[in-house]
Amino acid sequence: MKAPLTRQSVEQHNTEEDLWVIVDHKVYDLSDFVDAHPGGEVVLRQVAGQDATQAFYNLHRHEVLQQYAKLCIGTLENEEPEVVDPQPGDLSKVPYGEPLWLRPQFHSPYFNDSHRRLQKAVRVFVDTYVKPEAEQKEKDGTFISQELIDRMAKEHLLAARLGPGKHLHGKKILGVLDGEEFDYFHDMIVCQEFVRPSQRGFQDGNMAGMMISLTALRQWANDDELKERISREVLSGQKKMSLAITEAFAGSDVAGIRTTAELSEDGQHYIINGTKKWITNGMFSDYFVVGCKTKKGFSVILVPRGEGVETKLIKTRYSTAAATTYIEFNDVEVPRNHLMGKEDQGFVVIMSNFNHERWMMAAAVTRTMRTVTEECLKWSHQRIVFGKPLVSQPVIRQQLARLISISEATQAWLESITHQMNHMTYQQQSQHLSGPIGLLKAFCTRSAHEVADLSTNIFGGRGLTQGGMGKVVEMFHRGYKYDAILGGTEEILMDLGVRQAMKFMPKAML
Ligand code: HEM
Repeated sequence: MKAPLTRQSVEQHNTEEDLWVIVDHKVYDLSDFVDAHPGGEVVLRQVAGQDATQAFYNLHRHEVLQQYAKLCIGTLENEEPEVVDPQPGDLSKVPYGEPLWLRPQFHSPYFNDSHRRLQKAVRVFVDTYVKPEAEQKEKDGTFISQELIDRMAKEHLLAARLGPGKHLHGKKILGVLDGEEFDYFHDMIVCQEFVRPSQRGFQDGNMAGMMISLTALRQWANDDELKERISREVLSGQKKMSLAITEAFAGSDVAGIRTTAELSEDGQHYIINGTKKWITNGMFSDYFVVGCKTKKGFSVILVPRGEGVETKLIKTRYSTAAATTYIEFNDVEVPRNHLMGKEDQGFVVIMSNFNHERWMMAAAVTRTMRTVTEECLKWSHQRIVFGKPLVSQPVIRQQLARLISISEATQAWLESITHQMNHMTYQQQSQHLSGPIGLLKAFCTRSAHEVADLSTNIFGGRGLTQGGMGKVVEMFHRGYKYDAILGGTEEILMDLGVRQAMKFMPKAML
């Protein structure tokens, strides 16, 4: 029988070949690990045979211990580990680490049992399958695996990510929710859970292109057979799809695009010529929903990958896992039934998509700001500076207060708008919500600017380091501008919000 582990017995293991330490009442045999320790050998020798809990948490994320669990040789006799060891699906125990509706002490008028069931199931799925792949792909820059796509398709998560609608009918999402029940709060939950791994490039690489292009096709395709076939192929994960509107010549100014679609002489085909830039998922897409200039205006056409379509990877600030693409269309022939909506009236096709896309982006960045806030709370609680936890400095508490307030305020506004979406027809949403959603997204990303700034100051050098303690903060600082630019820039959206309000101003002078 092995002798029990005690603090006295651990003390003996402090020689060149034999090095044990205690972290959170558990004993780690680091004898063979010292040479491989990323922080070096010296620091470990300094704490050989001792309780290194405080030193460890001052420098490492808890997940390091999970990764190196095999170094643990047991728990000290008559002692219990105190540190929370999060498991897949767990809710955060950090105050403000979860939105209010998920905190056991609080109440919300918006969420019922079906929302809680789905949240739990999606979190287990994301923690188990999405997070490990997201971390790997963000680093190596390769694209999402077919294995993960197949898994999401099987659980109807690809379909769920388009939002509520007929495409979900008859499907049981993750085995816990009938597609008919799926509302915009379920939609918000899926969106917010999927961004929790905080890997911004992979987040977009994970089918963001499909989310904004298949919705448009489903609403505007003129040919039902085409619509159903492509929906089947994409939602089963066999084919991939993206939205191709922006060009080097035109970003927010959609009217400036130069890609042309001309009818062939026999009137049976469109011939497409031009380029597209910043197309998310373009590298691995089989279909592109393309904005083109036609005779008297702007039209939207579905273009399959084929002869004359060429894609090149663009390197941007985040990982190439997003598959951001430059596309060239060179005399690409597409059957006429691939036109979406009416010819020359493509603006309405593009605009109709924007509300949902912008609302999703607001939901995503709101959730990520909360994760950053949680990281700052954890760090300032465990980091010792000038002999005291960082949080004992009043200036840090001021910064934390600001971060918490932003997380709570943006989530509350998001939920209030989501409630409107659940109770408005599509027409009412277009009329009354495009302004508020534009303002919400712009407010979230302006707030993100502040969150990136404050959190980096709290983390210091670690907030500038990829990997290690500050990795979430560093990634957020690198990635938050994507939310500010994609789907409509802050300036355009704030302007839209005020212009829409002006439409409803009473005529009388006030
Ligand atoms: C079970 C024991 C330990 C394991 C498995 C471990 C593992 C690691 C790993 C993976 C890193 C890379 C950075 C990161 O991912 O956070 C690291 C960095 C580091 N470790 Fe450890 N470590 C252990 C104990 C300790 C102890 C007890 C000390 C100090 C007394 C220490 C000091 C450091 C330092 C100074 C760094 C560099 C941190 C930085 O660059 O910010 N480690 N360690």
